[in-house]
Amino acid sequence: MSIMRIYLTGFMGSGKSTIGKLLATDLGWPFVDTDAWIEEQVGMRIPQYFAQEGEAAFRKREADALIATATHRHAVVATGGGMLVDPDRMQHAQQLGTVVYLCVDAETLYHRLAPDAAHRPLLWSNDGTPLEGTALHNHIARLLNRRRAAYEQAPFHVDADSSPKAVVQRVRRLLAS
Ligand SMILES: Nc1ncnc2c1ncn2[C@@H]1O[C@H](COP(=O)(O)OP(=O)(O)O)[C@@H](O)[C@H]1O
Ligand SMILES: O=C(O)C1=C[C@@H](OP(=O)(O)O)[C@@H](O)[C@H](O)C1
Ligand SMILES: [Mg+2]
Repeated sequence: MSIMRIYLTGFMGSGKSTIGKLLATDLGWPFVDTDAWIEEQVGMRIPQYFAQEGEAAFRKREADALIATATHRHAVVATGGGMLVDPDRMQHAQQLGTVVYLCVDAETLYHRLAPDAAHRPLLWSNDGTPLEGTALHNHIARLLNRRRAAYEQAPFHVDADSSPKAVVQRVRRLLAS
């Protein structure tokens, strides 16, 4: 069979890791979460790596993670929410496979991310504490506005504001059409 790799992109909380895992199981393909791959490589959780090495070092690791996905002929890849914001990374992912943008609005993202902001260093204030409430909501809305045009470069867009099962079906239908 020919090469087939699916790359999920979208904002933090859009469901890339959740949907990616379900989709891979459905298809019987390997699942790669680039955040988990990086954590294994560096032997640290992402917040710790950001604190010790900084964001620029993390972005270099993401470029390595993307290259490493090419070892799979078939795979579902959940990227980190910042990886394909970089136009070179987006272009590279499109050379390696099919990129799907999981679209979710800021309001839903806020509700999904509020319990889990501690694991996402880009959702922290300058003093290193996770943002909460209105400050978190406004931060998500601003960052999404800055990134949206980059995500929209993906050739496939899927509304990801319904149950995980329904989103997986939507991705499958889209790719089959
Ligand atoms: N379609 C969905 N409906 C409801 N909750 C979801 C959905 N997709 C993801 N979630 C929840 O949102 C949170 C973030 O999901 P995750 O898969 O980690 O997103 P990402 O990898 O894009 O940051 C998790 O708590 C997850 O259970
Ligand atoms: O959007 C981003 O820049 C990031 C998203 C995170 O992944 P998820 O999108 O899976 O949360 C993780 O890669 C890191 O915290 C940075
Ligand atoms: Mg994820």
